[in-house]
Amino acid sequence: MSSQDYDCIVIGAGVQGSFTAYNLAKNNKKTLLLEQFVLPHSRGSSHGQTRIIRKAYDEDYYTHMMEECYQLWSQLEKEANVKLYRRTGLLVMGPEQGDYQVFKSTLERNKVPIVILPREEFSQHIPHVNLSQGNAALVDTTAGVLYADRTLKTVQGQFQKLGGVIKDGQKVIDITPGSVVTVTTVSGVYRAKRLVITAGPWANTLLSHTGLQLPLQVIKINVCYWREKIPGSYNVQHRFPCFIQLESEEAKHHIYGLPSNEYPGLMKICYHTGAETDPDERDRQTDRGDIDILQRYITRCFPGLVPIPAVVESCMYTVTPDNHFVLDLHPTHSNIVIGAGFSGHGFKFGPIVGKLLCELSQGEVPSYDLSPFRIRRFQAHSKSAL
Ligand SMILES: Cc1cc2nc3c(=O)[nH]c(=O)nc-3n(C[C@H](O)[C@H](O)[C@H](O)COP(=O)(O)OP(=O)(O)OC[C@H]3O[C@@H](n4cnc5c(N)ncnc54)[C@H](O)[C@@H]3O)c2cc1C
Ligand SMILES: O=C(O)[C@@H]1CCCCN1
Repeated sequence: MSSQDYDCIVIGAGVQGSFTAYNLAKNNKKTLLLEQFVLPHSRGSSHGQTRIIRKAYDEDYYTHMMEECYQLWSQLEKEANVKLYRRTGLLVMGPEQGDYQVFKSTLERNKVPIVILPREEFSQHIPHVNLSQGNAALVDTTAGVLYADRTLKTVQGQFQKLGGVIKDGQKVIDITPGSVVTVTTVSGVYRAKRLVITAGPWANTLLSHTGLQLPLQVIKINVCYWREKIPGSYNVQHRFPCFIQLESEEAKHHIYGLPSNEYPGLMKICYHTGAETDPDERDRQTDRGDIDILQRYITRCFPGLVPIPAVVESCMYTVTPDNHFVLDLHPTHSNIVIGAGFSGHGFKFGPIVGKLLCELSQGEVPSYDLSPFRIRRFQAHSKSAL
């Protein structure tokens, strides 16, 4: 084995690649984590200060995975002596008869502690918010905020402490599959027995070197922050929760928000979709249709916010047709593992995705049933659509 050889190479140091590399190093695998940009960076999907963590989901399998995932987040906090999670609760609001009932049943079935907020008591619990006509509301009390940038710094730091190697500013430009995979970057050539591709919005660019393309759509999200009219009204210190407003007539996708925290006096509220973009041309995508929807919603439901965004940042989603992740082996090269298509909700799963991709790369039986995340679901889908 030459010094350039590794047990495993992971391409992409976003949240998923960083947790995967960390798990591999914990399992004593000689691991190289390659990143195209100089770290830390804000050009992918994992940057920014905060993300929501919650057990409130439509599907039982996500709620199940979150049970263990909360423990893994807490283990990492202890191991690195750093605070990554702050409990705030998650307010779920939605038309009484729609998806809201599915969320509620999943939470109840899985015995997640929730509080139902009857309309007449709503404003007493959640001041400064108007519950839309015909909407119901509950709080997933286990939910909260994850500190995103701090997470990446922590996981990458722990990986290095375990002997892992990070090479940033090294864009991968070629992959040659084989029993030993060769990975060529702008400044080096590396070999490994196994490869994990966690390249976020660039997944298909990298997969093209392996003869595979996935049905992924890259979407630019305008990350909007809105100013409090009275400072503190929606502040994390005043126990204001995260929220999700489920689809309604007015907005065909979720609207979600996090209490003011990172920028004093500004609350983050975004629309759960945006316009398609080339990940390398993100800044040329200037569609603001989502901001119009948010302005109307904020005027009506968050009267304590100025309905003009004070700060607009950007981030990208990589979306699959069914919004479920891709966690699988490459269909023709079994020593290549793929983690992709996190569809705008993957951050909270970082610790468990890292564990699963590590298991897959080592040929172990994964800890969870991965059938919802298999690549072959897309083939079945396109066949049945014919
Ligand atoms: C606005 C916004 C809000 C979100 N809110 C939430 C939330 O509240 N809760 C939640 O759980 N999730 C949330 N998400 C989703 C979550 O952030 C993503 O699912 C997650 O960050 C995806 O991580 P990733 O590692 O797959 O991708 P990325 O973070 O994009 O990482 C991929 C990495 O691969 C690198 N790379 C690509 N190509 C190459 C190459 N050729 N050579 C070397 N390196 C390469 C990239 O530079 C990048 O660093 C949100 C996402 C956005 C954008
Ligand atoms: O993953 C999450 O929890 C959030 C919720 C709403 C949509 C964006 N992502």
